[in-house]
Amino acid sequence: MAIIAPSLLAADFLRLWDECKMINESEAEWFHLDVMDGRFVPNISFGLPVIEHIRKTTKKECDVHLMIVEPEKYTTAFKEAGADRLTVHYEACTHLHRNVEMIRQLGMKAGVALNPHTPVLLLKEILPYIDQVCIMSVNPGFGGQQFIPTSLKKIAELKQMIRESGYPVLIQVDGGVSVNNAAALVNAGADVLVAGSNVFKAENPTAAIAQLKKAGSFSEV
Ligand SMILES: O=C(CO)[C@@H](O)[C@H](O)COP(=O)(O)O
Repeated sequence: MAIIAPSLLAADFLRLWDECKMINESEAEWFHLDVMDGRFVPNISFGLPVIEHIRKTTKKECDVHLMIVEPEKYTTAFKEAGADRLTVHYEACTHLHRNVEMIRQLGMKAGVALNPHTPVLLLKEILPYIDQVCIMSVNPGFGGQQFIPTSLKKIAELKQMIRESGYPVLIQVDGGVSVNNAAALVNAGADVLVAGSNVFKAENPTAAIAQLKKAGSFSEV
């Protein structure tokens, strides 16, 4: 059964307290928090103070996805703000091993995200040192984009690599996730479904989360 992680990027920021309360009372397991710097991606979202406040509303895990250059400069600050899981981009890290080690040493789970063009094979040597991989199924930077269909093959390839490695690494899929593709994603090997627009723009976000949870529970694997 997949873990559901609603992405707050699509939330109504004027009603952030209510949006957090909705997630807290829903079937979602994690909060997914997208940090964008206007350099690694062509958009700016929110940062440390917002995460610090969200942390205070919840006991659920805060899964922070850094779409920023030089993420190593902020690892300690995100730990202090309350991140439980911290994901950096493969494409943003020259010294990826050092970065993920630092994340784990601070007591967080370490994740690596891959842009749509980055092959999963590049993660082979880092799998022993990480807890999750985020397969970006849209180009990072914006919510509400169309799912890139070739992501399914990437997820299946990565699942195979992870099985062969023997390390317990979760696969997260992020971008264009909906009730229509959730089952296919889980069958391909996804463990965590991140969804923004299809949760927060729904008429009933709590029901949208429940539908994702249900759709993501029909696994053939
Ligand atoms: O990281 C990102 C975008 O860069 C995602 O987390 C989006 O926020 C997902 O949004 P939807 O595609 O579900 O609207």
